[in-house]
Amino acid sequence: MARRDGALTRVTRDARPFLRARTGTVLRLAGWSLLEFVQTFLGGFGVARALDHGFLAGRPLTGLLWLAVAAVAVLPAQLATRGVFGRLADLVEPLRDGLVRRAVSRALSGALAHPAGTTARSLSQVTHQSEIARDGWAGLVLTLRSFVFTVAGAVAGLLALEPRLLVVVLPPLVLGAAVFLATLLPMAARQRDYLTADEAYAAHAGKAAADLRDIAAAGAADRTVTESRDLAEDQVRAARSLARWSGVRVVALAVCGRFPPLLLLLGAPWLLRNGLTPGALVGALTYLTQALAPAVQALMTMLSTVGGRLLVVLDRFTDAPPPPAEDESDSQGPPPRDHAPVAELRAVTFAYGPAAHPVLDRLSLSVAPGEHLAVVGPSGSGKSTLAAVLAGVEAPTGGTVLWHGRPVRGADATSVRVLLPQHAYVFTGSLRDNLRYLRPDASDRSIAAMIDALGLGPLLSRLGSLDAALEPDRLSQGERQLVALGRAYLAARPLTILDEATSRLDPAAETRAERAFAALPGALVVVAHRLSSARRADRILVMDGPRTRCGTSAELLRTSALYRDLAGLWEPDEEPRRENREPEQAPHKSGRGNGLISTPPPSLF
Ligand SMILES: Nc1ncnc2c1ncn2[C@@H]1O[C@H](COP(=O)(O)OP(=O)(O)OP(=O)(O)O)[C@@H](O)[C@H]1O
Repeated sequence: MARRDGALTRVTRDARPFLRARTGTVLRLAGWSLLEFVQTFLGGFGVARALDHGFLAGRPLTGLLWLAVAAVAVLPAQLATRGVFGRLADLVEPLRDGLVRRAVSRALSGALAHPAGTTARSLSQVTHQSEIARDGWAGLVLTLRSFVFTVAGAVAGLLALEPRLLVVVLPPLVLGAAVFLATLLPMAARQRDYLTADEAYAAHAGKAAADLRDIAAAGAADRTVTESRDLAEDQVRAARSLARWSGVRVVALAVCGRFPPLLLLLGAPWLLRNGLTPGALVGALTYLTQALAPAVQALMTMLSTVGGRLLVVLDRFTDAPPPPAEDESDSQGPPPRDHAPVAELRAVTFAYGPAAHPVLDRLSLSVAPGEHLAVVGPSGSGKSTLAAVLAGVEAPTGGTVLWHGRPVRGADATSVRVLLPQHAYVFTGSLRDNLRYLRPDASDRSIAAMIDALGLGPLLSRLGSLDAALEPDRLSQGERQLVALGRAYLAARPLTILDEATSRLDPAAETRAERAFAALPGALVVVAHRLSSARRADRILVMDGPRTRCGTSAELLRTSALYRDLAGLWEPDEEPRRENREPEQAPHKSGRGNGLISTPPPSLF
């Protein structure tokens, strides 16, 4: 709902300066529309006078004259139509031009950041959506203007005939209009939900059709069918909800358009007894049936069809720049601009105070896109510090940290990396809210894929559903870590840093989670606390002060005494691969550590 309110707020915020700059045009439109006011006023007033002062008073000529006045008033109103359309162009075409300009400039800047993601949407905005906006806006202006001046003419006529008429007429009119206005935001939200569900289903169906062979080969038919069914059900739910609100709107329409004449007829005896003339009664009925009801009907029909669409389309123009296509955004996050490393440290030094011994000392390191790097080392060797510096949380005291080849900027942080510490942050709310914390637009489909990939199924079953309330105190540490991992997985930034973020998972769960992250296109840096975790990485960084080394497990067994020690400490639990060992440099056995390890196996590093 907040998002829908946001849509209306954004659209009205952008509309205000647009209209302010065209005050003259709006006033000219209003000037022409005054003729419509006059027509409406004379329509009912002429009929009332024709009866009271003419036919019922035995003066048929006077009656005919008043009827002629009411009829002739139609002519200037027709003239007004011409003038209105002339001014309308001044109000409508600039909107279209502005939207096209906005779509084009967004497409150009978007093409730099998301070369594949913006084309289809931009094209649709420049052509189809801007036309919808223009037609919708023109319809809205025409109908709204006509409604305002017709209602004003009718109300002025009723007042002129007999002010007490308003006591009967106004309540249903106001009530119906209020109910109708109350449906505006929910209807726009439901309309948007429906569009989104429709797009999601269409995208899934298209992808499934293209991948039929792969689906069959991988035995994923059942899963694909389930996904399709879920998406179709989403769509049905959205359509039902939209239909329910449409029902409310029909009731509002009936109250607004049909009740006033009905109440007038019911109240006629009382009004006539209290001095209302027969002519005024017929005049009032003329206003209600010939002017008010059609105007209300036209406005409501217009708002319920074009209005909702207009709001949705305009919101897409005023919305934040488009995300990449769903598959891409759900799995990749913002792609790097070039082939530069995702993150790079150049001779980075870091100390926690001016007089403190540096934790990082002229350390250089680069993390390539898609790379999986493990960081190991004894307690206190600076692994978490490195993670924080790499993530831009801590600024180096010397050297440079680069993201995508550019110096780190705080503004880029959320789009470039996600850093998960050992202590997982879980808040009271639904499981869905917790999981979507870093990516509020994550679809249920991508959440389901994440649950499958990371093994959150048992937790989901225990909680019952994604919407189940999640109480942090009732989760085990491992479950909290799984939720945080799920969140990071959905965020899928170009760089994911797990700082012992799987420490409370059992080895199998940890393996599954790390493999899932490694399969994402982004780079993965894991501060490892198990050797198995380190050995899954493409490269391992061994934090060892000035002797810090980086390489594959096999290389490090040759070049890093510390790594050999660390590997040896694990041996009872996790035998290093034979091919990685040099016979003459066999690792130490358990219990023969060099004193650097603060925590004995199996807690490991
Ligand atoms: N906020 C801080 N203020 C001062 N010193 C700190 C701070 N955080 C860490 N240190 C010190 O910096 C050094 C490196 O700490 P860091 O937490 O990065 O090591 P680590 O390898 O991650 O350790 P562990 O494996 O125990 O988490 C340690 O000597 C630690 O005491």
